[in-house]
Amino acid sequence: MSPEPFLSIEDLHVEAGGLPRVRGVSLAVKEGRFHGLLGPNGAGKTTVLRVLYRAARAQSGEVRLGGRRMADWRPQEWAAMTGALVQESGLLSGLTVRDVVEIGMARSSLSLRQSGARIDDALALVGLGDRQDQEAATLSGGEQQRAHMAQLLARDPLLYILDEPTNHLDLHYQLVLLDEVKRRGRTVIATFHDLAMAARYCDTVSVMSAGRSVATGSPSDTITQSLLHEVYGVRGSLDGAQLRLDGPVSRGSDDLARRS
Ligand SMILES: Nc1ncnc2c1ncn2[C@@H]1O[C@H](COP(=O)(O)OP(=O)(O)OP(=O)(O)O)[C@@H](O)[C@H]1O
Repeated sequence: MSPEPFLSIEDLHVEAGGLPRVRGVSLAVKEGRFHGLLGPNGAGKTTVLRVLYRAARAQSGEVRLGGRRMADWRPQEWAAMTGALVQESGLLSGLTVRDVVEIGMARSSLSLRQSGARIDDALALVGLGDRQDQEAATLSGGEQQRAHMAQLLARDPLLYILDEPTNHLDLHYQLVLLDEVKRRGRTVIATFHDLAMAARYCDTVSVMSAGRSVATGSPSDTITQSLLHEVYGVRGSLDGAQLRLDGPVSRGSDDLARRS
């Protein structure tokens, strides 16, 4: 029998701005697996992640971590087990790069020396070791993303919640950082727009469209030509981690043809 999933979401419904944004999403991620949450703009991916990092409340449904309902974990326990890389990163003004990473270690039970070593390693990994005293707000967008990633890697939570982890990153750091997350062997749920990157890193994916999960499985079984056509509105195919894009599906071309 396969072990119980480490993270499970069952029939999740979330409203935001007075409208349903997530409509009955279910998914399960086994311990140590990397799960991708895919789908076009506005599909509801970030809203699902916001529930996981407690920035949004679900109207109904169940989230479990380690088999235990989210509501049954104390918020401090939940916060200790999970770590999120979010699009709405907090204000950095007045913080150095090292402060940003250190903040993540505030509740750590490690000794000062151990946590200092973790911070050093994480800063070196993201290539900011020699800029740790710089004011974080003066970093470029990609460098800020790397500083936030260093915070997460220094903490190394049991569940990584990553919203567009490759955002702003150059190709080198996309690979360095996601290789490192993968190497850690933690459980990961991450949103991606880059389907080739999703195919490279994800063991399983869920594809969302208009608030619903419309397909789930391995990247190669899920990201099919018809899914690219129907959900993403593009003609193309995925072969391994190679995405071939032939062009957009013309929307409303019938209307245009009829009018001309
Ligand atoms: N607080 C809110 N008020 C109004 N609308 C909201 C709110 N939060 C989310 N939405 C809407 O819900 C929909 C889903 O948003 P969400 O950010 O989850 O999408 P997404 O799949 O992550 O999209 P993207 O790929 O563009 O980041 C969007 O249309 C968004 O505008």
